Amino acid sequence: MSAPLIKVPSEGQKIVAGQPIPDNPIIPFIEGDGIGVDITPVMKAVVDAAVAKAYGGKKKISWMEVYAGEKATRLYGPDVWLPEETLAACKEFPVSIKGPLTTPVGGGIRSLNVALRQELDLYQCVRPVRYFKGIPSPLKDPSKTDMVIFRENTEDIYAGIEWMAESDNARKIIKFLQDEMGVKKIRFPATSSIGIKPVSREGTERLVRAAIKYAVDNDRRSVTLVHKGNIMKYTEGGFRDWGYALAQSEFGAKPIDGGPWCSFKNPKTGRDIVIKDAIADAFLQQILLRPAEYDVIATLNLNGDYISDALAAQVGGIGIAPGANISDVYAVFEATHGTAPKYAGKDYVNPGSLILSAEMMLRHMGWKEAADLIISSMEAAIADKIVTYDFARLMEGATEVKCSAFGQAMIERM
Ligand SMILES: NC(=O)C1=CN([C@@H]2O[C@H](COP(=O)(O)OP(=O)(O)OC[C@H]3O[C@@H](n4cnc5c(N)ncnc54)[C@H](OP(=O)(O)O)[C@@H]3O)[C@@H](O)[C@H]2O)C=CC1
Ligand SMILES: O=C(O)CCC(=O)C(=O)O
Ligand SMILES: [Mg+2]
Repeated sequence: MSAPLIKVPSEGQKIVAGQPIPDNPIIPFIEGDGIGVDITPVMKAVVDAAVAKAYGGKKKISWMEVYAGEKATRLYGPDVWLPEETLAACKEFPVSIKGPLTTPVGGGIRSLNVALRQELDLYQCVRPVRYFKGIPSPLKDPSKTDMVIFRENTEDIYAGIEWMAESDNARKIIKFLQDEMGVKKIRFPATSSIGIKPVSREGTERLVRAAIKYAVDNDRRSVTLVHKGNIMKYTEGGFRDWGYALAQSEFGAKPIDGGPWCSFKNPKTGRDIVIKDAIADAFLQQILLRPAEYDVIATLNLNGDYISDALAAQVGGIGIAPGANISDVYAVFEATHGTAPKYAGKDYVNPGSLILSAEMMLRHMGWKEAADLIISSMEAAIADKIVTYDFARLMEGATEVKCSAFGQAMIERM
């Protein structure tokens, strides 16, 4: 156990669940690998400016750096990727924000992002996808894309239960499947890796419940359960069936034309909320062709990962795709994208994704005025065609600016 490196700011107070948010909350942040060094300071500067402007000095965030990823290995030792004190800090200070963290492909460490979600049981990955006027998009009318993805964040193949082909454990599990479970369909048993995909009723229910509650609270028109239940009948098919059953048992939804689609009246607005489902492959073409038909999306972990980036592309790309990982106690905000290593340290990429993740964090804290300022200043900068490279390369007459200058352009427009 190494000496503690996290410095708790002397000014600032802890956020405590069930109590009002203090005016000077301590918010842990992980800078992140790759472009984390570029976007995280810009996010902090924009948030500080929005909070100062909105509350005239009455409220202020006390940022507390906590460490993970490559920076943690430099500070704590070569094998310490996710220090215990970082996990402890994210529990003690329950609202935090993080930059992206690298996960090697094939061998090497398992995802630290996934580990954090599992350790804190952050079962909802909430990723809103909306269009900002003026952003270049491959769609004729990108404003029709307005969805909120609720991605299950703790189960599915992200549980990381897998064994490498030709290892003793892979041989053992294959033998068990063949000898004791009657499995005959492993095409190349001698050279197969094996992965296991746990999907539970409890995990599905809490995620679908959160998605439907969101639809109720935000007057949304439908919740679509996206799955591949025709092929994976008990995991993805289970997700669909458990989701429908929960809509009926907890929200009083009634089948439409004999089901399986069902609907109920939103108790807050009296308007119908439809619960429907779509098979993931067909869904991916429909969100391009008929995006207006989809609203809140509830889906499994892997589908949600793919859908997040696909939908982000429809409204301009992952440079402005925000997200939140939420449990019943903790919230860790993070962008949808990764570390984009080729751009690291160049002050080049779009900080919008992490800034909009912080905007979600401010709204989560009830700091609506500061959150609104972030949205309006981003809209104003884009309307003035001041954008980073990702938008500039597709826009006529844009002024391309660096990552930090985009943040500055937002601050000037608050
Ligand atoms: N939550 C997390 O921390 C996540 C971590 N990762 C990890 O990140 C690493 C790199 O993954 P990779 O597949 O390259 O995916 P990335 O999301 O990091 O980058 C893919 C491409 O997306 C575009 N992009 C990403 N971020 C921005 C931004 N802020 N502004 C503008 N464009 C952006 C760039 O496109 P272009 O080349 O067209 O300019 C970039 O090359 C991997 O180790 C992966 O595991 C991935 C996703 C999430
Ligand atoms: O953990 C990672 O490296 C990738 C995770 C990811 O792509 C996501 O959560 O969207
Ligand atoms: Mg992803």
